[in-house]
Amino acid sequence: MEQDFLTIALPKGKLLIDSIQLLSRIGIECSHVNEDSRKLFYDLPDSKVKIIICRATDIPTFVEYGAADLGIAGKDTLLEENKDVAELLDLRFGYCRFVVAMPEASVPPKLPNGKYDLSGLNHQRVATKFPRVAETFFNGLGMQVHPIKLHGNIELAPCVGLAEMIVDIVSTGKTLKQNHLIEVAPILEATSRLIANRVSYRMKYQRIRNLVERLREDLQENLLAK
Ligand SMILES: Nc1ncnc2c1ncn2[C@@H]1O[C@H](COP(=O)(O)OP(=O)(O)OP(=O)(O)O)[C@@H](O)[C@H]1O
Ligand SMILES: O=P(O)(O)OC[C@H]1O[C@H](OP(=O)(O)OP(=O)(O)O)[C@H](O)[C@@H]1O
Repeated sequence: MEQDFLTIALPKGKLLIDSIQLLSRIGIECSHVNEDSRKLFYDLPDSKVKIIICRATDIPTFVEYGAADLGIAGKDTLLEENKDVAELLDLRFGYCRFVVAMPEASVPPKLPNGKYDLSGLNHQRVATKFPRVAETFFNGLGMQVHPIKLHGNIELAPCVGLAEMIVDIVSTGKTLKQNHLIEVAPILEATSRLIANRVSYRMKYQRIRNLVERLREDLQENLLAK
């Protein structure tokens, strides 16, 4: 890590465009950063910033080890990866919800309070990209489940008998609907966060605080404009 440069890790995928737009708005002009090119790092000498492009789930690792001073990652990824990084700011974009979902044909009965009775799911298999999030949720209910880690198309698992349920992200709800799955419990809501390497945060404190303040002001202005 060069002393007077900040290295910022951006996630390719769903969070990239918002990340680029946010940084460009606060004067770190990076609108030419493009995940379709195979270029994975960009020098921005005018801003004294280097941008690196990583897989969304790898961002906390790059930041924990100091390969990047700062990074942008979903709260879901931070909870799942559980890396030792400092979470500095809620950037508010990339909103999504985590839920437990099951096939229509096997949804549990409802309790008098209107919630689904999850007790029958004890010791069942749950397909997910997020085994830690899933286990933490069920352990919090005094239950144990068997997570089966998948890397995509999670909704397929209960349809083909790989698992009784899934824990996954829902955004529009279209994927659940198309695969005849019903949400039986909400787990958490997530947005993207700015994270920092703990050593960088101490060594480059003023520079990072200045950037955080500019981001905070921009987010506030955007909120007021809505
Ligand atoms: N509908 C959605 N589906 C998935 N992620 C979403 C959605 N809406 C917002 N997000 C956020 O975007 C982040 C990145 O998602 P994306 O699909 O780009 O990468 P990924 O597929 O999770 O990562 P990887 O490519 O490493 O597996 C998620 O961690 C989450 O915080
Ligand atoms: O509620 P919806 O708007 O339908 O979005 C939810 C879907 O989006 C995500 O998948 P993604 O697109 O990341 O693909 P993946 O299955 O390969 O992870 C998530 O895992 C759901 O499958």
